[in-house]
Amino acid sequence: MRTLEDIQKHYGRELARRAMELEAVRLSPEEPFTWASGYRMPIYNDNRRFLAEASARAYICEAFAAAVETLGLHPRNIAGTATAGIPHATTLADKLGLPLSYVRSQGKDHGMKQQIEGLTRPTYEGVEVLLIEDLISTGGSSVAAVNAILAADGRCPVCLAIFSYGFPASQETFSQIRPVCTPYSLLEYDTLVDVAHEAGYVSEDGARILADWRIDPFGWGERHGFPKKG
Ligand SMILES: O=P(O)(O)OC[C@H]1O[C@H](OP(=O)(O)OP(=O)(O)O)[C@H](O)[C@@H]1O
Ligand SMILES: O=C(O)c1cc(=O)[nH]c(=O)[nH]1
Repeated sequence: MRTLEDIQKHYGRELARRAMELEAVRLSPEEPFTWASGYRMPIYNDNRRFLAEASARAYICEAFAAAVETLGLHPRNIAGTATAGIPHATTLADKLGLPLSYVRSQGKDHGMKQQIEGLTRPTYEGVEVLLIEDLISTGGSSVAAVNAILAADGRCPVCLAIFSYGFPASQETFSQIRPVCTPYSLLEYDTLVDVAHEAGYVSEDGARILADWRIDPFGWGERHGFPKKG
């Protein structure tokens, strides 16, 4: 496949269909979910459900490998974000025959106090690292992981995710990283919602909630009496 758009068209829609089958996408406007960023949101995409099916894991691995080829990447280490990026980083590292590492949200406060696990030397020693994330919403978790990789002397030009909400806020967060790290995802929110509509997965009420939420996702909770936590 020649472009990332080709990959998203080929793999993204199928991943969205599988997410519906696995009931990975939930709406709960009455009792909103709390996201990693603390925002209360009416939607949650639980990509961890993909882990339940060997064929879904293999499909995601194939899609990531296709993205690596299309983007012309030559990573020497595959890093997963803890926790949900780790299984997919593992299958990809196995497929590519590369070392695997993973990045905790912060260093341990005991043991060897590591934030990055899986290195046999103190740093990445300047090699190209490909970061694998399961989901990007604000981008805060991925960017923290990229910064940890950079601090450990890794180069990290790309972060690949299964799913992204495509918020401008995440682009903004990523744009602050130097050297540049570009996020790409196999599936984006608009495709997920298109497929959900086609499959009759979203009720009329659900569609209204999603449309209202999409106008101002980070103000939605406050407007409905659910302020940000933390
Ligand atoms: O883009 P962000 O706003 O940072 O949100 C996305 C992050 O949130 C989820 O992780 P979570 O913190 O729930 O932990 P987990 O990976 O252990 O499930 C998800 O797996 C991403 O890492
Ligand atoms: O931002 C998050 O924490 C988040 C959102 C979402 O839809 N799914 C998820 O696993 N995390």
